[in-house]
Amino acid sequence: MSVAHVLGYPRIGAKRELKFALEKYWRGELSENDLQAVAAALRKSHWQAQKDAGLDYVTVGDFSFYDQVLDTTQWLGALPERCIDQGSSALDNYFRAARGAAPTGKATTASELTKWFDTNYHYLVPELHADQSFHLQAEQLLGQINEALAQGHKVKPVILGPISYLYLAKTTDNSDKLALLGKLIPVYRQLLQAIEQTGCKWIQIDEPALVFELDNRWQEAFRITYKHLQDYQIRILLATYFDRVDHHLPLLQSVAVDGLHVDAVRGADTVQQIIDAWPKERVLSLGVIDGRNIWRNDLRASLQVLKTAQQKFNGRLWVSASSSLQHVPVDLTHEQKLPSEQRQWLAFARQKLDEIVTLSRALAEGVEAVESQLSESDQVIASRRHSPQTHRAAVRARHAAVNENDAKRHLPYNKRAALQRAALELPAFPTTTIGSFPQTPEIRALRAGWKKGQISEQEYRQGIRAQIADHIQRQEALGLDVLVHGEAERNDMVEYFGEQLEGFLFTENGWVQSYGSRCVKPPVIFGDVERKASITVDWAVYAQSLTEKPVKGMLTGPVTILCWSFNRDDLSRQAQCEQIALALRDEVLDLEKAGITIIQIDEPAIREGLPLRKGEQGAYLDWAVNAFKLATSGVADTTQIHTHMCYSEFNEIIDSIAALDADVITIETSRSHMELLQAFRDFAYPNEIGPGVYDIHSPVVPTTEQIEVLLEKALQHIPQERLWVNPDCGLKTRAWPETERALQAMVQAAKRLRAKHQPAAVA
Ligand SMILES: Nc1nc2c(c(=O)[nH]1)N[C@@H](CNc1ccc(C(=O)N[C@@H](CCC(=O)N[C@@H](CCC(=O)N[C@@H](CCC(=O)O)C(=O)O)C(=O)O)C(=O)O)cc1)CN2
Ligand code: MET
Ligand SMILES: [Zn+2]
Repeated sequence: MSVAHVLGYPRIGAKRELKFALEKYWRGELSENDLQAVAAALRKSHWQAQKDAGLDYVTVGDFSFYDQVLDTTQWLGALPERCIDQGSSALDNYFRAARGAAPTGKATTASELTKWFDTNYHYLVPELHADQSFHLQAEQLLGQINEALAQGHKVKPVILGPISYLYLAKTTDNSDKLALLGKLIPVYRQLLQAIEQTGCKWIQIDEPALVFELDNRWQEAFRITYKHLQDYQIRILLATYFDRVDHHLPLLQSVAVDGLHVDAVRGADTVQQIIDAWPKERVLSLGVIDGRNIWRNDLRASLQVLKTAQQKFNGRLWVSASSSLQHVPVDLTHEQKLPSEQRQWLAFARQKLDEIVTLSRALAEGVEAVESQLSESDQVIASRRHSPQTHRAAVRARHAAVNENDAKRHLPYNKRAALQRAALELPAFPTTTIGSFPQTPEIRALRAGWKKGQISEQEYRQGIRAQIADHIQRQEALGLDVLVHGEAERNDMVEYFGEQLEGFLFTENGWVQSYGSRCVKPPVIFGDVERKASITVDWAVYAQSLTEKPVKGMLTGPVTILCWSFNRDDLSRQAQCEQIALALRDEVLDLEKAGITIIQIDEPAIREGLPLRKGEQGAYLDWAVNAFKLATSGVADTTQIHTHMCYSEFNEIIDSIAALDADVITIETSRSHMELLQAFRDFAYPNEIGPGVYDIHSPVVPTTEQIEVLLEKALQHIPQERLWVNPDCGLKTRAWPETERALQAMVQAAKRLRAKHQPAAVA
């Protein structure tokens, strides 16, 4: 017998039921009861899917209305005080921390949103302080456990562990996070006790922070914590994921947990070492099915690994996916338009459940019991390996011929800046936006109609042109200095390029949660990447034809396209990224040729692609920076290259950001109140910067005064001739009324700054 289980299942729903219910609730169109009913129905169906597939446990606690880290903050009774409005429900307090506003209660600033490890999922950063108190408020989690038990399931609850929770938190007073451990542990103990009373035999405690090289203090904290959590009957499965953990083996062995889960995909090279070292009387859970990618598993190869482990662990070997399945789409059965050859190469969350069960059955009953599944797996693995669709000779040849001059601008920044200043004639503190404007229901309906064949391509293009004209007009009226076309033609900044480039597959329903109710459909890189025809030039040229002001060309960068797609596993990430960079290089040059003088190449994912382990980071940063430069360096020195980044901790990669040598970077800093700029100053960042002056992920509209204060703060770090004024990200998730009010405030703040700091310029 070997146990089949998952660390977590997608919660958003195969048809994004949770997204639509949440957004209705926030708009005041759905009651809390009805929202709770949608949530309960989703949980029920997800547990049933796990049971139907034949898993031995259903995982409970992976559901969330917004984010699992925020859920942890809530059951720890540690929501920021400003979010708690006595007159409003617990759920609305929670939503205020997530997004600043909720149907009841007074709006406030939301908590900071940042990347969850190296994924495109975002979590809400816990805001703690030295005299923080914690008190157990786990009614929601306990309720869900009882709900699953009542449905007849064998339940394994999951919670985020105290070490990872603290590791991912920040203290608002700069006090020592670890000093809070003593207050945190008792609450975790109370929770374990409460869960034990529900009758559960196992609890999964996630400690993904163990993939980092923790210093001695953190290691000691880990040891102490788990010493205090061992007093209960309930058994602890300590789950690590997203990378190898061999560097912490002695530490892991030193704590009295009953089981350990490791990522056997990212940590494949270290699995044998783990098998050898982990005590045989404890459980070992091997995540052999990839929780981060959509390729069908090579079941025979996985079985090989599992069998080695089985010799030692027997029934104490558990089979799982490498990480929670929340990072892959829900169900391949909803994909009807994929080419059949390629469709059979894929497995989404639901299909991965079957793969896990097949492997565990092979261990329990022998390979004969699952021979048909194994031979089907052999066949699809071979089909993908030998497909002529994946290899393009011209792409390979061009890639091989790249040389280092291809990734260099001609003149250094200061010389380019002088030329650009003369050519562009922008005012001091130039105002701009990040690219997208509200993706209104009208735009979505237009695209949906075109995709369903209800309107013609020509009608669709006409409709998008009307949107562009409207966007230009609104920007002129607002008095912005550098305009954008608004990205109405893009369903998403990565998927759109995936649809236009050769070598990509895209799905109809392959949704993955990005944050809260927001989802993405990552395209799939399956073959060599090539650009058939220009992608954005017509739209940009049309927009520029409507105004005297410069319109920024708008592209997504090679690293971001790589990071926000599912990648092939038969070619290095570096090579995939460089192929994309060469395709984009052609697009950049076509834009320039068409008269576009400012081109923005967004790289919001550059930090996210950073390997979690320090030793591997340098090599990544080198090729990532190089790919950006390969895409952007073909232009004349008078052409101004912008880039944009958001929702990550950029401090530690500031030198690589500078090495991109973009003329202007617009960057998210508003939710962290410009904390980031210190790093730009300390590093003496040489080029121009537009620190985001308001948070576009919250519906709350900033005032001119608030923006002015932030800009004054920015001026302490950035010389005024290099300071731009812009929101902190694109505006596609916002509605027009709040967008226009916010941009009005922003333009007003820029004017006040000009008057204050450059009186001559306003005369
Ligand atoms: N890939 C990616 N990652 C990213 C970002 C990003 O922009 N892209 N931004 C950062 C933050 N993340 C974000 C992720 C998603 C969204 C977002 O707005 N997503 C949209 C979906 C965008 C999309 O693909 N829209 C499609 C499909 C629209 C849709 O839902 N259509 C309806 C039908 C509409 C109708 O009939 O009227 C449906 O399918 O049900 C389109 O425009 O064509 C959403 O969840 O609502 C925003 C920010 C970091 N990571
Ligand atoms: C997540 S970064 C978004 C950049 C893109 N140009 C936009 O404005 O939406
Ligand atoms: Zn952004």
